[in-house]
Amino acid sequence: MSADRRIRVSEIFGPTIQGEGVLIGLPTVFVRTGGCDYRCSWCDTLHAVDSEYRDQWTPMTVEEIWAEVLSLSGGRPLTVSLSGGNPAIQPLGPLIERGHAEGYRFALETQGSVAKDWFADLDTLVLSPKPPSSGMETDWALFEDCLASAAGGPDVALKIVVFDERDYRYAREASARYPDLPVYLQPGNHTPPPADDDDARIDIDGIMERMLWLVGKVTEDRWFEARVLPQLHVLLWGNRRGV
Ligand SMILES: C[S@@+](CC[C@H](N)C(=O)[O-])C[C@H]1O[C@@H](n2cnc3c(N)ncnc32)[C@H](O)[C@@H]1O
Ligand SMILES: Nc1nc2[nH]cc(C(=O)O)c2c(=O)[nH]1
Ligand code: SF4
Ligand SMILES: [Mg+2]
Repeated sequence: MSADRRIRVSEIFGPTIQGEGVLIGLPTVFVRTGGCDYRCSWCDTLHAVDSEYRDQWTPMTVEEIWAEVLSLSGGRPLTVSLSGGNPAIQPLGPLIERGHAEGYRFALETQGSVAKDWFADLDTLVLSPKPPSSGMETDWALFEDCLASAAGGPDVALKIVVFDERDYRYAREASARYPDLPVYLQPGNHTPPPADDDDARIDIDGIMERMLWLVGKVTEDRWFEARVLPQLHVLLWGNRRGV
């Protein structure tokens, strides 16, 4: 396989439970790719984003990744979650095809800045546009391209991280643009891990406070379509990597 067909992998781990959004609680193997076109101020996965960590990312063939997924899952089909970094910048189509042939399912998490035609082959697409507190600006035309690429294929859901009032307003506006998409609100973790450290310490009380505030906002506004969920893996394991 030529080098450009290889997939840049930061880590493969599991099975664990999906900690976020529409598939929360579901046993999952994660394939985390390296590299991202965004730099969110509060990113909890900088080791898969910052090119300073590039030497920890391994270019792998589909067969190499697949052998690892098979070994972790004991050959029993489950959901593989493709995350990153931005997994949309990697050539993941052939991996999805490989796994589907053996009955595995694929979910992908992306910010919605890069569209690929293989989005249509996914089982679940989680689009996570970034609110103002991230420091990023959403290009809604590119976001629309992602939706168009997925048309007729996967279940699609919105998952929006909320730190403050402005983020909440952004989430309402984003959801109003796409009233047919289920929307998940996730309280921000304001103590994300340092990129080069596996320090799992975390301010759970602060996260719970933000979560209660968010529940209050949604119910006061009678926004009855929204679902508010914590990052379950963060509640269970703090900032630990590989869970
Ligand atoms: C690390 S990102 C990787 C996938 C893709 N780049 C994205 O942002 O959707 C996975 C999810 O974690 C969320 N996330 C990142 N940092 C977070 C933080 N500090 N608190 C809560 N959620 C966070 C992102 O918004 C995204 O929904
Ligand atoms: N258990 C678990 N659930 C997750 N959901 C999204 C994750 C991510 O970092 O993309 C993640 C993760 O790293 N672990
Ligand atoms: S888009 Fe995702 S991976 Fe990239 S910096 Fe933002 S949260 Fe991190
Ligand atoms: Mg994470």
